[in-house]
Amino acid sequence: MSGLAIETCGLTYHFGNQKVVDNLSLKVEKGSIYGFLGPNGAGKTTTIKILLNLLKSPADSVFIFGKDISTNRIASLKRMGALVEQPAIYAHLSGKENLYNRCILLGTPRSRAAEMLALVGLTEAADKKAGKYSLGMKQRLGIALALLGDPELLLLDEPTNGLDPNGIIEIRNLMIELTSKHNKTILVSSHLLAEIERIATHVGIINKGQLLFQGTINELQTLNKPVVEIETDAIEATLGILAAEGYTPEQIKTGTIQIPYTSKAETGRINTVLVQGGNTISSIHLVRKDLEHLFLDITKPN
Ligand SMILES: Nc1ncnc2c1ncn2[C@@H]1O[C@H](COP(=O)(O)OP(=O)(O)OP(=O)(O)O)[C@@H](O)[C@H]1O
Repeated sequence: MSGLAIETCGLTYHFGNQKVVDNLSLKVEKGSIYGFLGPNGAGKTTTIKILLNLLKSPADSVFIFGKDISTNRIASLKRMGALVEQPAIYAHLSGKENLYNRCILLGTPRSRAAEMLALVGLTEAADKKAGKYSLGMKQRLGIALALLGDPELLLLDEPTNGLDPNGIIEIRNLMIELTSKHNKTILVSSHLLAEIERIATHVGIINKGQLLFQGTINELQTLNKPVVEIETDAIEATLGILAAEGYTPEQIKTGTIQIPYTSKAETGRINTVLVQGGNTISSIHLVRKDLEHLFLDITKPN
């Protein structure tokens, strides 16, 4: 990876009196899958619209591949493809016809339509009316439309929202293929930490318009250390054994203790020690923090 596909400096946006994006400085490396993570209403869609120059404020400072979008609007937009909210699809036209229409608008050869249908796995459904597509197929058609002009950078706003598990896996695999085989850079927004952790190389976490964390997936995982959760009625005895084993157990609620996770083998060993100590363990399992708890950790003063 070299250079930045997106850089913003102090991005700020208001809807009336509400500050929706607050001093946001994003850095998206070329070739990365940048997971743009935040709860509903955090300001993700608004930020993506600013990146696409669909919304503007006087404080905007957006660089696409190193060029200021305000002075290089057309050239910058040509290098970007986007899927924001619902894909703009004509329901009465087939998938292929939807792509042909866009080819005419872009002045792209029609042959590109078949290529894009193949890339997103819609070749067999090419002649079916897009209105009859499943939600996942519509999202994939939306991505095919965004890819028609061969942009280097894709902005995908919650592309897996509302999809069933299969649909989610298909979109996930498509994003991985687009970066690994087709050299795209992807910024993908989501409100689901687990979803982003599976595919992203880099992550930006936003809440109430502010960037709380930005870094590589490894840096996020260092922050988001998993724990082993143990459920037992014999709390005192279990705490005693774990402390004797060198752990710093934490009782998080009645009957539930957490210790830092190290490995599967170590979790098994702890289970054996506890059971051999005469304790009934009703559950022992790995737990990862959800977004809400991660926010608490990030914002907690050191
Ligand atoms: N056109 C608008 N007019 C007024 N307020 C708006 C408008 N669009 C968004 N907002 C408000 O701006 C805030 C951020 O919205 P935004 O859609 O950017 O968040 P988001 O992180 O994308 O959330 P979601 O996942 O729910 O789409 C919300 O409080 C929302 O109500």
